Amino acid sequence: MNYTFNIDKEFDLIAIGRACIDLNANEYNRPMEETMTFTKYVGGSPANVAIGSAKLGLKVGFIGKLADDQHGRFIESYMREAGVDTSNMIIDQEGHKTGLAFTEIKSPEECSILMYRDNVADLHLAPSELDEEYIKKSKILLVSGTALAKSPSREAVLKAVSLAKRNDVKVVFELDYRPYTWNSIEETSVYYSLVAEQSDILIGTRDEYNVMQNTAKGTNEETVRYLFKHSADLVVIKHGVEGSCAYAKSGAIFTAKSYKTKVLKTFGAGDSYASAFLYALVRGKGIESALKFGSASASIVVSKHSSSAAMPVAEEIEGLIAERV
Ligand SMILES: Nc1ncnc2c1ncn2[C@@H]1O[C@H](COP(=O)(O)OP(=O)(O)O)[C@@H](O)[C@H]1O
Ligand SMILES: O=C(O)C[C@@H](O)[C@H](O)C(=O)COP(=O)(O)O
Repeated sequence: MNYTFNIDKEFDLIAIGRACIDLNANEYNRPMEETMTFTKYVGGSPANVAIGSAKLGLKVGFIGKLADDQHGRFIESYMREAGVDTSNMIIDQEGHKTGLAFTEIKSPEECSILMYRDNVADLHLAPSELDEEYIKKSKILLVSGTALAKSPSREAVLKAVSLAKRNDVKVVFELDYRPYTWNSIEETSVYYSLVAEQSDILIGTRDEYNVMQNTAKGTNEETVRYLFKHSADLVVIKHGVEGSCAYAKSGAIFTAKSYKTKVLKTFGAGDSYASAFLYALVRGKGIESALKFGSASASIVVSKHSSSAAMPVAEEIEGLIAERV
């Protein structure tokens, strides 16, 4: 089953949200207290998705706010060189900082992230800094849930969603729930629901949909029943190593298994999944195939050290899918 986009748009995907720094532990299988060195990469979920999609060959843009410092300049030049259009990345003028994510790899199954996100530039993107003419040019506006955590970024995202909707741009909501940026689950649920009800496609884990629904134990059936009453016509629910499924409004359900690999760390799975899933969908490969692309890309990235720098090219994904039929 295919999903259709407005083919007259210049950009395939424009992401909105944070572009930050990941500092990934070089010493594995130990707690961060004992980690002495880290490697720097560009990070932040929507930036990772943008880089992954660009590497696959989509025409990608990014809307966000960067610190006016060495880290901000590193992020902008890395993303530009990765093929992402950075013309709508605003440079902060008020001294806000770049978000940092230190990663801990205690074991392949036990990874965690320590975030430094006080006063970060990305959450200071203001509604007045959006350009409707830019958003209008894209098939997809990819919204990261974390950008809804604080004002003025919250209002900027809500405005971007309404600009997308009035310009025939599909809204894709990546729930991307990071508890440390929110005051409470109640607060998250309010803003997640607001955007979810306006989104065409949603991508999240079972736990993230539970946060959206402010419930401890939601079911996929309840989630899609709620979302299909609103704008959604495709809902992707990820279940970690168990795989993922996509529910179409027509009633069709597609499932995909994960691709077994030698896992180095678990983070990066969701972002690589989203970038390859959307790539396949935009290229008209169909929903079932898009789930395989997402799963294969995630399998490649969890076996490598970084999230952004490890994003695969299409041939690697196709090779893995062909090898495992
Ligand atoms: N250990 C793993 N090995 C191989 N693939 C994995 C593994 N963990 C996750 N994946 C793949 O990545 C996808 C997204 O992972 P998941 O953990 O559900 O999302 P997130 O990273 O957003 O929490 C899964 O549907 C699966 O295909
Ligand atoms: O999103 C962040 O701020 C951190 C990411 O850059 C990091 O690479 C990561 O956690 C990715 O994990 P995922 O969202 O599970 O793909």
